Amino acid sequence: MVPSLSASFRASSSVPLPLSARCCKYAGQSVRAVPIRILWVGKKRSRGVQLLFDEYIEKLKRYCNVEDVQIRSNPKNARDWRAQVDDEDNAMANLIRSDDWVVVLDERGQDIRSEQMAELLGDAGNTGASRLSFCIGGPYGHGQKLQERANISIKLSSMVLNHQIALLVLVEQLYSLKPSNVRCFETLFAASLENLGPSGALP
Ligand SMILES: C[S@@+](CC[C@H](N)C(=O)[O-])C[C@H]1O[C@@H](n2cnc3c(N)ncnc32)[C@H](O)[C@@H]1O
Repeated sequence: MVPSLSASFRASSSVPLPLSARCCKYAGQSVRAVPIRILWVGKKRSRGVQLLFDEYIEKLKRYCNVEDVQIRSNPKNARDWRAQVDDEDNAMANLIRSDDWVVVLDERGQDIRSEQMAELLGDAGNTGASRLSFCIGGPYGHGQKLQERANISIKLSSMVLNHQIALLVLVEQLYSLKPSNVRCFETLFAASLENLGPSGALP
């Protein structure tokens, strides 16, 4: 089992930080880019979503290995939604190894900034995890097994997103952070940080 996250990582806040505080702890350091898997519960993706997803994955693959794992929604055609959640939960949990670093995406999860997402990528590489598995649930969300197994649960927004949109937001963030290159976080984000006011808020 991989260890849990550092205390500093847990101290997430939605209050904008001053520019000086907006940095990633791996700035200037090399980090090991662990292979990324995206576990996604759903049926067929819309053509537009698949096109955009493929575009990001192609670019992301220059920086790390990425695997797209689709889990069929309601695999046993359960009539009751709780049974559906359990079936999807079991299917996803069966694909997780003990040395995976598991990131569950959930609108009730921790509110993290991009800097912390970069740190998450670096932490996973430094804790001996062999893979980084991002898990996106089905129409009724994640079941108990996944929630208990998660190394961290993060939100992408305070609003509930359609799972296809959550998938796109995730791959866009991963590509922006370029996992093998998180040490360059400040450079990557320099342009967007320059657009922020001194308090870190948009002018
Ligand atoms: C339609 S949502 C499921 C919502 C469901 N009501 C629940 O209780 O989780 C499908 C999946 O998309 C992902 N998702 C949706 N909104 C999200 C958000 N704001 N942040 C992170 N993940 C989100 C989650 O993985 C979720 O399980």
